[in-house]
This record gives sequence, C-alpha cells and structure tokens, in this order.
Amino acid sequence: INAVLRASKVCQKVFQNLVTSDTVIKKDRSPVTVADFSAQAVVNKILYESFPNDPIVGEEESGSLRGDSGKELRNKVLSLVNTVLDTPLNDNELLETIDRGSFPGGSSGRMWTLDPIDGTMGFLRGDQYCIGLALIIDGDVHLGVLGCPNLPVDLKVPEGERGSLFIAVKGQGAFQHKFSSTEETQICLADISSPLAASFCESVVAEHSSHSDAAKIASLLGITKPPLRMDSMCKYCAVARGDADIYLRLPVSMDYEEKIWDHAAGCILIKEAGGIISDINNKPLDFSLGRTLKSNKGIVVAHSKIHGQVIDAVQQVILKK
Ligand SMILES: Nc1ncnc2c1ncn2[C@@H]1O[C@H](COP(=O)(O)OS(=O)(=O)O)[C@@H](OP(=O)(O)O)[C@H]1O
Ligand SMILES: [Mg+2]
Ligand SMILES: [Mg+2]
Ligand SMILES: [Mg+2]
Repeated sequence: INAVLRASKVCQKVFQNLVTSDTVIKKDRSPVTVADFSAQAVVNKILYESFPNDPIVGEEESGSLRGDSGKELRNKVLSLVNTVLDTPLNDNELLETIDRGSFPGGSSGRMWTLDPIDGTMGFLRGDQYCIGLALIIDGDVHLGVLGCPNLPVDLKVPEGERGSLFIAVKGQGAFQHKFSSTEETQICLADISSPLAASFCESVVAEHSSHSDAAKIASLLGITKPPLRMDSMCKYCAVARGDADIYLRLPVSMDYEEKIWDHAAGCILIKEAGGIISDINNKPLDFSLGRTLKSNKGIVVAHSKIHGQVIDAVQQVILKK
C-alpha cells in the first residue's frame, strides 16, 4: 500500500509539473515516460526493502535511461524518485532498481507484478490511470493493490474528492479507501439478476478493445445504457464497487497477448468482490505462463448471476466473425 501510494504521488507530481495542454495537442508522450519509470523505481525500491528475495515482473526496463542519450531523462526521473523515497538512490541504483522488474514470470514461487502506470493515454489526458501491483504465488494471485489517483471516491459525486485505493487479499474480501484516509470500506459488485438492467464498461481506446463487437453484444443482451468508457485498470475498480456491471475487453487482433501486469491486481479485486472473471472462451486467466496471458483471449467480467449469459452473447458475436 505504501509503495502504491508513493508511486501515485510521483505520478501526480509529474502531471502537475510536466503535462500541459500542449502535451495532449502535440501527442507528446515524454511526461508519461518520466512517470512510468519513476513509479516503477519507487515501487520496486520499496518492495526490495521488505522482500529482497522476491522477483518482480514489471512493465518497464531501463534501456532508454542509460548512457549519454538517456542522461536528461535519467536525471528527471532520479530527482523525482528521490522526492518520495526515504533513502535516496544514485544513478546506478536507479537503473538497477527499475530493472529488478525484468523477471520472466512462471508457475512456481512468489513474484510481484507491476504496472507503474496503466492507462498511459488516460494519464496524459488527465483522465483515469492506475498503479497496479499484485503478488502471485505459484501462478495464483494472492494480493492486489490498485492506486487510482483521479478516480472519484464516489462516482456518483464526480466533482467530489479524487484518489481511490483498492486492496484485495485472497479469501479476505475487497476493500476501498480514499488516498486521504486509511479507513477501509468493503466493496462488492452490484447485485444484478438480469443483463437487461446492466451497464458495461470498456476501454476508451478502440484499438485495445473492440467497441463495435461490444455494441453488438450489448444489443444481444438487451442492454440499453450507454457504455462507461474508462482508461486503465480503474475499469476493474469501477465494476468491483458497483459503478458498472460488466467489463468487456474484446480482442481487436488475434495475435495480441495480454500482459499479466494489466490484469493480475484487477483479477483478484473482482473475485474478492464477488464477481467472475474469465476470458472470452470462459477460461480462467492463467498467470503462470510468463509475462503474458498466452493461453487467454480477451476478458469478460460480470456478476456470477449473469456471467454465463454474457459469455453466450460474446461467443455468438465473436464466432460469427
Ligand atoms: N492491442 C492491444 N489490445 C489490448 N490491450 C493492449 C493493446 N495494446 C496495448 N494494450 C494494453 O492496454 C493497456 C491499457 O488498457 P486500457 O484498457 O487502459 O486501454 S485504454 O487506456 O482505455 O485505451 C496498456 O497498458 P499501459 O501501457 O500500461 O497503458 C497496454 O498494455
Ligand atoms: Mg498497462
Ligand atoms: Mg503501463
Ligand atoms: Mg505500456
């Protein structure tokens, strides 16, 4: 929790200091690159202090921070990281710390998986993004922590306080608290018995999840509410606390392999909040095969009372293609 909250703080600093209206207009990705590396360094460092022997499967690697060509970026990242760490890092320690995330994954032992910023596009727009961290033991997710700096504490009060943290521990339930307090509330999916009344949640970017297939599935299920489009693993958080009922991630290309850091923390959050998570073929997500979910295609999340019906509709639409 400490690691995710400190990384969230770094990301917020980057947004305040480096993202301007020009950034979005010029499609300049440099601020999110700074935030990505900084957040991965902060989480990896804090994990290392408590669990020096645990390997980490992290999204980023330090290549572009090395050498003369990486000096400017490296200096930016280093000074940011050192504003939130208790013991400062030097140049080499920074690179080493980021690259502690290079573990290939697999089916045995303990490992963490980290997405330092999920929803890079959302971050740049000032919309939703998430710092997602999960602990996997023997291929099974045991803990998930998701920091959502821009997610309203209560979606019904969109102008209210932002900054929501989600925690799920295997067998112990799913919880939310505000960044500003440690008081936890247990969360669960909205109780729903028919897909007719459901609302669904999908990616903002259609390249990550087919909007047209989702619209066909919604129409087959008789869903009339417009989809809630949101970047990042915040979608898992939204469904886990009942803001929406169904999360669909429908493959756009058949050769894309989903990354474990994009789903591990969300997967346990959904299960602990009483939902079912599978791929489009109703197979459980398999986190034991390395850095990607190579045996899965897409994601379907829903309450247990309607997950089967959603899968039937998904299959009809996908098989027809
Ligand atoms: N082709 C394709 N299909 C599916 N997923 C892909 C694809 N390409 C990229 N990615 C991954 O999508 C992650 C962001 O997913 P989101 O659901 O947040 O998408 S979006 O922000 O709403 O567009 C994004 O994570 P981040 O890079 O951490 O932002 C990618 O890992
Ligand atoms: Mg991601
Ligand atoms: Mg990322
Ligand atoms: Mg990425």
